[in-house]
Amino acid sequence: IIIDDPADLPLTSFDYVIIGGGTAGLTLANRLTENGATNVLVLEAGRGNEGDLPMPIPFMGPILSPETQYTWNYTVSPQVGLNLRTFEYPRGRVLGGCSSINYLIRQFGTSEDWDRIANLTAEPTWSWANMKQYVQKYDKIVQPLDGHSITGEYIPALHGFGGNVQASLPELSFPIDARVMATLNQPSSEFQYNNDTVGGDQIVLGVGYVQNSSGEGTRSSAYTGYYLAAAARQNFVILTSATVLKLVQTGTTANGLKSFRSVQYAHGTLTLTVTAIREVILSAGAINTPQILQLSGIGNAVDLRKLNITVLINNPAVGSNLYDHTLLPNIFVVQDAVANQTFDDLLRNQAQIEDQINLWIANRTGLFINNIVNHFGFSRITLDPGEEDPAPGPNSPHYEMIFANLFFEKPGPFRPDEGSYFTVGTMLTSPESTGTVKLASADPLAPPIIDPRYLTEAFDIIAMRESVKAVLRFTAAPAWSDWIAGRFGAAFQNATDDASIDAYVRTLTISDMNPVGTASMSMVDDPSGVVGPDLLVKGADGLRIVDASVFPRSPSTHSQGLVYLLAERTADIIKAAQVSSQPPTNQCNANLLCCGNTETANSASSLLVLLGITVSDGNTIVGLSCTPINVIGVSGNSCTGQAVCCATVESNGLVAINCSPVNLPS
Ligand SMILES: Cc1cc2nc3c(=O)[nH]c(=O)nc-3n(C[C@H](O)[C@H](O)[C@H](O)COP(=O)(O)OP(=O)(O)OC[C@H]3O[C@@H](n4cnc5c(N)ncnc54)[C@H](O)[C@@H]3O)c2cc1C
Repeated sequence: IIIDDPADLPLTSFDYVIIGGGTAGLTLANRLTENGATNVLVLEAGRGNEGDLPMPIPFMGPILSPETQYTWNYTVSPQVGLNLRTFEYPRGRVLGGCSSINYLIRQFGTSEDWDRIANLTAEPTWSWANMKQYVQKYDKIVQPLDGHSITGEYIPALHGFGGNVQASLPELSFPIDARVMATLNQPSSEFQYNNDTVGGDQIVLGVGYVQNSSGEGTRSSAYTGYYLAAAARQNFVILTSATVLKLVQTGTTANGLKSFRSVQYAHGTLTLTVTAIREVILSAGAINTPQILQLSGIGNAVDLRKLNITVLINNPAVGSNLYDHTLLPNIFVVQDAVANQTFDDLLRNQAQIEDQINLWIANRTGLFINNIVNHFGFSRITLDPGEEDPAPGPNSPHYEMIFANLFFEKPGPFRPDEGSYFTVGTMLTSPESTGTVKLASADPLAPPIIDPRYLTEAFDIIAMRESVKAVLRFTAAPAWSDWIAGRFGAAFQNATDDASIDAYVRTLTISDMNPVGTASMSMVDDPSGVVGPDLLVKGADGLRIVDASVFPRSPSTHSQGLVYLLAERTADIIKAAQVSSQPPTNQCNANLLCCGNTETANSASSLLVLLGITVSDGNTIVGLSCTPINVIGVSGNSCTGQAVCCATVESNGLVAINCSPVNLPS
């Protein structure tokens, strides 16, 4: 159920509180609420998206950002590798998160991407051999609306057909499709056709058909695939317009871990707190997750102290290790004779846009059932002998090319007032440069400082340079001779040798919006990194991170598919932990109970977390509850231990924890 008023929340504490109703958050919430006795609350800063028309229309993906009602409206700090330019940095702020506003391309990562995670964390279950089972839970290939045969456009054995998120090959063909294929088919072409670019067991190198997270002409997101599919579950609760301000420490375990089972959030003018019985799970994405950690006193002590934030866990890895893909739009002017075959004129004409929207609404026909691209490809540069490879292995790409039948310079509707264009975007998919996400101030509502430090490593500028040369070779094929009139813009026109290509790259490169790594996974005892292989936060108790921020390196493909697979796998990790952690036996009375605990409160006004509360409906133990309580004084009580609380088991089987003022024996 989706609630927009905290007063309507059915409980005051939930088994799991998930921060962020995005790609990972909703996937996880769906899986955890498969058990009707598990209550999950998702706190989402953005709004619900039902009925918001542009969002489900695949062709309109690029106008859902950068600065719209669905985004966080961030910018990157001046980039030293990009002539000190700054630019918009879209992140989804709506149910479904980025999966509701992204450009739909979906891949699983290469097998080498996953195997590298397994190696870096010394945890074999992150390897592709284990992860590929989750494709069946996530992926659901559907036939294109134009009814064309997709035989040869993909390999069925690599996919799922019964999972939660729909995926489709192009719904219709574009005027440039035949030219792309002709380029691949010309004798001795260096560019080879790849009949499936999804990754995993299949090498992604080569050029193939884009696969989209859409089906029957409609976007498929974490919201449609994982929330709507489970919307009837009363134990799956989402509170929208709830911006998490920080995590609150609720105690310290016997072995010195700091417990964080309370979350402070803003809703309108209210500041409220909610409690997790089992875990708080951060799924706020690669920018907001490290922001929330730092606001909560978990981060680099030196940085936090400068902002007068009390340091609870000193971990300089929080907010560091930011990897992102870069995007360079290589734009060509199209010849007059074929100018009407690009989409630029249509997209300048509001009446024609509305006609297309109406076709989409009426019966899912017209151009807008499709993504803006149909083909893309992946390639590698030649490394010097002994040079370290930033890609995870020899079958993973360094850069990507993507072919768009229109003008695309940056997210949004922007295009020149006249002319027709063909854009080949090139992306660095194995970046070596890393940057940071840091707090600008202690104000939780202030945007963080996002500094990806794009192209600050030599490999990255070389790979981008080579990607431009590859585009020039690709478009020099005969298939483009009656299509391309020339290059658009002085910077591209002047890019004739290595130095001028580098200058062009630094002048126009922006983000491809795949940030990862800012709360990265590492081995259990490795002090670097933020979470262990089980995604629990190091030094903390009751706090897990499940989103793009935990990837220790940049995936070498588009990122959303990896986030879904990560969340599916983590749901299994959490479920296994539930089974292995048996609630302690306790002398509880029917319907009303009290509890013992292992914590001590230091002062009469401190927060105390009760560990080991057992909630019972008589003889059956139905849950282990931990809840923060306010210690206000001392008086007698019939419970043993240092603190007590009361809980009721309601007739519907849900557990409500009512923390009345608690009394400590002196
Ligand atoms: C414009 C754009 C285009 C993209 N195109 C593609 C593409 O074509 N293919 C691809 O594979 N990937 C693409 N990506 C990237 C991909 O979508 C993301 O990597 C992935 O969806 C991230 O998932 P996540 O769960 O980590 O975060 P998100 O999906 O961003 O979820 C985070 C959620 O947390 C919420 N949140 C954040 N802070 C708070 C807070 N303080 N309180 C409460 N809630 C909070 C957010 O509002 C959001 O809903 C694109 C991204 C963007 C922005």
